[in-house]
Amino acid sequence: MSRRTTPLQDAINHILARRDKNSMLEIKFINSVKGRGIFTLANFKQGDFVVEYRGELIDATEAEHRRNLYPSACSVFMFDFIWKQKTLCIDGALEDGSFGRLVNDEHRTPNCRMKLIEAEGKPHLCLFALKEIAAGSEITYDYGGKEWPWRKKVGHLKKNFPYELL
Ligand SMILES: C[S@@+](CC[C@H](N)C(=O)[O-])C[C@H]1O[C@@H](n2cnc3c(N)ncnc32)[C@H](O)[C@@H]1O
Repeated sequence: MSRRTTPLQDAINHILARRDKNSMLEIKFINSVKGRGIFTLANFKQGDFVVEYRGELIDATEAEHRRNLYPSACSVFMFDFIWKQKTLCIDGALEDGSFGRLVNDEHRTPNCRMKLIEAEGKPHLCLFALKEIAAGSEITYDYGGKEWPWRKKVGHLKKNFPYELL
């Protein structure tokens, strides 16, 4: 990003070019629970545009139809939002090599925030840095209020007791 380019303009430039920040981000496999995630290869400043959640823009009826067809591993890539009083959805289920669809959830200490941006008359979902993000960090954002299964605590082991009391 040149010094005169604002984060919003930077986002719009990447939206229009359908390009990710390939020299600043990479995909890494984390573990079998979380799967893959997106990690930084360079530092981001607070407010910087980081990545777009790319996919197919569809309306609520089509989203409902696809949710009934897709296995749950695919429907988790469908991002609903309201734009101009209409519920719309970005369907990111297609493995298209883009980075935004692989960003994981973190509701306590996310380092990015999702914002809706208009480009060429259409809405786009873009992540912006909430704080400075150092190279080597995982990019995260808060997926929202839904009861996501991975947020539930699965029981605690008491310190010094390497077993669970039943
Ligand atoms: C939009 S995808 C993100 C990319 C995904 N990690 C992958 O490898 O395809 C959302 C899925 O990632 C996983 N996920 C996201 N955030 C997570 C978290 N904080 N802890 C565990 N799994 C997470 C869940 O399996 C969720 O259904």
